Amino acid sequence: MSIIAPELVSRERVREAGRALAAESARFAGYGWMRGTGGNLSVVVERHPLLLAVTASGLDKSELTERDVVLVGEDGGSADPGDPRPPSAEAGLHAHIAARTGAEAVFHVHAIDAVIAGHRWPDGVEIRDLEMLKGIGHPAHDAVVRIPVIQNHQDMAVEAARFDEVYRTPTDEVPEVPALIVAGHGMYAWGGSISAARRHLEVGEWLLRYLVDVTG
Ligand SMILES: CSC[C@@H](O)[C@@H](O)C(=O)COP(=O)(O)O
Ligand SMILES: [Zn+2]
Repeated sequence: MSIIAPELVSRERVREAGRALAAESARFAGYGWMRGTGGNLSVVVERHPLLLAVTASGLDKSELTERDVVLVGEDGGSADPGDPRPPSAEAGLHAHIAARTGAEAVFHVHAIDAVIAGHRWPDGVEIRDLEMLKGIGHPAHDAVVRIPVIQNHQDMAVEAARFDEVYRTPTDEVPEVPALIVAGHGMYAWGGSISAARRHLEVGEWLLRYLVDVTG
């Protein structure tokens, strides 16, 4: 379990995060990306120490309310002793991605195209010459963008280590790829705000859907 630190963030801040994530969740569920309780969303509410509001585990993601988030620390464990609900089983990877990339929001969905793409290209999905690449911060032409694929694991510490093996820190020349496929499972996308994470998720899924369809 994480260090207990609910006094570092107000209840209203957590409630506000819950409201925002419930709205995003309803949107993605409407796309069919969060069926059968699949998927989870988080937003950073404090950076030092790292605290995230993450969706509670096992809920139908199409009908979340502002109360359906749990405060977690950098290891993904609950940071609020007053809240008996378990955080998302995948909160540990959310926290790791937020810490490693500096993202303010991390979104995970079970979009079927991501699963098919991970199966078809287990060494990473290469994309080029598409206007929509600009939506994840890359030029439309003259570059190959690779969305990395890691193997699925139930232990988030293992998945975090696998993330570190494939994540490339952005440079002045090469922008970040703000998305990840977990084979046989789904995808993650993140960004510097909720709207950026949403854009990266929606554009990333569009790119994967295009590739899956055009090569199918
Ligand atoms: C069909 S739900 C599968 C879960 O194990 C998991 O992958 C998931 O995305 C949702 O888990 P949760 O703990 O509700 O956040
Ligand atoms: Zn999942």
